[in-house]
Amino acid sequence: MDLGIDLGTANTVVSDVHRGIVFDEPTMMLLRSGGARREKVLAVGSEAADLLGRAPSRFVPVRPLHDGVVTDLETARLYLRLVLQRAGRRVWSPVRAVIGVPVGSTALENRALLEAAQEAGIRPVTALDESIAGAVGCGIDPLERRVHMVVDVGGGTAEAVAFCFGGVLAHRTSKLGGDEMTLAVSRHLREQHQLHVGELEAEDLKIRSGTDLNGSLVVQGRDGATGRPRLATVQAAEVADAVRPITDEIIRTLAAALDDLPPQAIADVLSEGVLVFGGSSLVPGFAQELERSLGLPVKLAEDPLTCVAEGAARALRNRPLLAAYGRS
Ligand SMILES: Nc1ncnc2c1ncn2[C@@H]1O[C@H](COP(=O)(O)OP(=O)(O)OP(=O)(O)O)[C@@H](O)[C@H]1O
Repeated sequence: MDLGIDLGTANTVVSDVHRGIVFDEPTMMLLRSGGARREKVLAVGSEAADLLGRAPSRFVPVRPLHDGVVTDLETARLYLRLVLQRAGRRVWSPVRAVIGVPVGSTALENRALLEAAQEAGIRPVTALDESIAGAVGCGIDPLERRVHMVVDVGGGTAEAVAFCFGGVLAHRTSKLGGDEMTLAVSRHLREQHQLHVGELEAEDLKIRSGTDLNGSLVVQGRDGATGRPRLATVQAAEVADAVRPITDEIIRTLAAALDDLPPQAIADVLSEGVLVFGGSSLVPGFAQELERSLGLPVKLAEDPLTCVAEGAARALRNRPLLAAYGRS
């Protein structure tokens, strides 16, 4: 199997060179505390996310990545093995892959990810900046003699990267992403509506609020005073206001990448536009605010949630690209 893997903080997407997207689910496992390692896994991906907040307390939800990087080798290895199985890997069949990594990740963090992947049976495996992979997935050639700039806003991190002719010219990373936006929505409900909601409800409300900005939405949670289940009606505009400080902060951090670019590079980006992807780029008004702040045209990727995995799969067949940008 030849795979492109976007192992994100929030979602894992796997693209097979021949079959297209073969796995696209939350980056999550549900483990049973104690017991042998194999018996420990109760669910992975969407099944684990569905059980979040429902499973008995001896089942522990585990997110294998934090801020886009591996923090525990054993968990990452176990998770990758399960993902490969779900992606249709037959026992002992060889797997080659390119895996996306944040541009701001350290050599040690990349080493951890590559080791976990090798121990999960992926050989050879190459790490590639998610921004470069996403650009390739959107049809950009990062080896061109033109400067391109992309912005990737995910669950755990956001980054802006400018690159040209095989090298990165400038980048900025924000440790804020969709997860903090979801937390801001929970906080707003608790403080303004005295309603406690789970992570999934808060995320669902955040996403639903984007479909009708003038509408009102019903959300279910626990009353802050009595602890009893209760419904509340929330205006979409309130949700947008709760999320805005996070998006403003992300944009402020990422816009600083422009300070490192020479004038000719800015001219290239001005004519091409800044490409934006990642799930949190779908927050209503994000692209417009980014455009205003950068003073450059911004275009949203056609497949903002899957272009990194698709680009990573394409990169697998592009030796010059991996030689220039790959991190083995
Ligand atoms: N329509 C939407 N509106 C707002 N947010 C959205 C929407 N769809 C997805 N998201 C958010 O996008 C985030 C996930 O995006 P993505 O899958 O690109 O991140 P990731 O690659 O897992 O994370 P990272 O790149 O930080 O490691 C989640 O926080 C999710 O709530």
